[in-house]
Amino acid sequence: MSSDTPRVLSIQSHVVHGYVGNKSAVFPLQVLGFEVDFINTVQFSTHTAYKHIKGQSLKNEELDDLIDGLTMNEVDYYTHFLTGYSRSPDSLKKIVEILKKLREKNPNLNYVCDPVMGDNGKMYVPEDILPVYRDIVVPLADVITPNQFEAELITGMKMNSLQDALKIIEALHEKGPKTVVLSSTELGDEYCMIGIASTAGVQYQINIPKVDATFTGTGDLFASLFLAWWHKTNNNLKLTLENTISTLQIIVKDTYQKARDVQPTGKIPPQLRELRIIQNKNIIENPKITINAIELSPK
Ligand SMILES: Nc1ncnc2c1ncn2[C@@H]1O[C@H](COP(=O)(O)OP(=O)(O)O)[C@@H](O)[C@H]1O
Ligand SMILES: Cc1ncc(COP(=O)(O)O)c(C=O)c1O
Ligand SMILES: [Mg+2]
Ligand code: NA
Repeated sequence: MSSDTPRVLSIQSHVVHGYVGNKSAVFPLQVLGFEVDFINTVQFSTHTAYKHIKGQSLKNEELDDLIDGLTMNEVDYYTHFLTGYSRSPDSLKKIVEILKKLREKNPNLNYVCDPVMGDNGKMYVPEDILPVYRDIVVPLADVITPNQFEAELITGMKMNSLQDALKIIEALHEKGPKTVVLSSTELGDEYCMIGIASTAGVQYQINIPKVDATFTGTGDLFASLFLAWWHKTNNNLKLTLENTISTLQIIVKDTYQKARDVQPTGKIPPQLRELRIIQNKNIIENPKITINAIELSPK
């Protein structure tokens, strides 16, 4: 059942209102020409930065059922597999089972794993998820997209300099993934954060201008854009990083500016920080590269 159109299975959260998880990832992937099958691990009214969290979680048996249906109907051929936010070790282990099944169908399946665990020194999933990512999931991934904190958790190493970052990246490669992307680090200054991507012995750094707000769903958007451009550029790491970050910059800046039009000062509430993904469809399809990645000189 293979064809020219790449096919992704994305297992992530769904929110009724707003943009995280599949709501953040599916539209960009579709716009960029991917067939996207998606399973919603939760259905919440909103993401968790809002005051009230209401909704349902998919049970592991229910996830099994959905996969069984795909298998029985022979529509379980995928070129890509994408996973994000998971809330229990059991659900992560289920993802591993699914990954193994998908790889039986397509040994060349590309698995992009965003090991979502936390940010800025704080874990926002139960701590017993860490050993499952570290010892079971990450070793099976082709591409991982941790932020600094997640990369530190997985390796047990601290990142205080670019040199530390490169050592951590090396340690992550040793676990299995051929491509390691640090979606953001605090190695920059007050104006920029630094992203680093590494594959086949080559590393690129990209300086990401900071926007003065906290966004939710940007990590999910990052992973989906990276997956898409990695495929579309035939694994050109520089172009993939540039397209991914240039798109994110436009969306994040536009979201911030529109929020500031409504509320000129003070902390922006979550409903005004929802990513303007739909409004930037043309940018997603056709990003203008505004930020260049720089190759890091070999050690
Ligand atoms: N405050 C911000 N200013 C500018 N860009 C941001 C900001 N927050 C997120 N981004 C963009 O989103 C991407 C992913 O964010 P990151 O925080 O690394 O994801 P996560 O922590 O959810 O994995 C970054 O690479 C950056 O391009
Ligand atoms: C339900 C849900 N899924 C996913 C995320 C992940 O968002 P991000 O892309 O910012 O890591 C969040 C964050 O709050 C969430 O509430
Ligand atoms: Mg973050
Ligand atoms: Na990330």
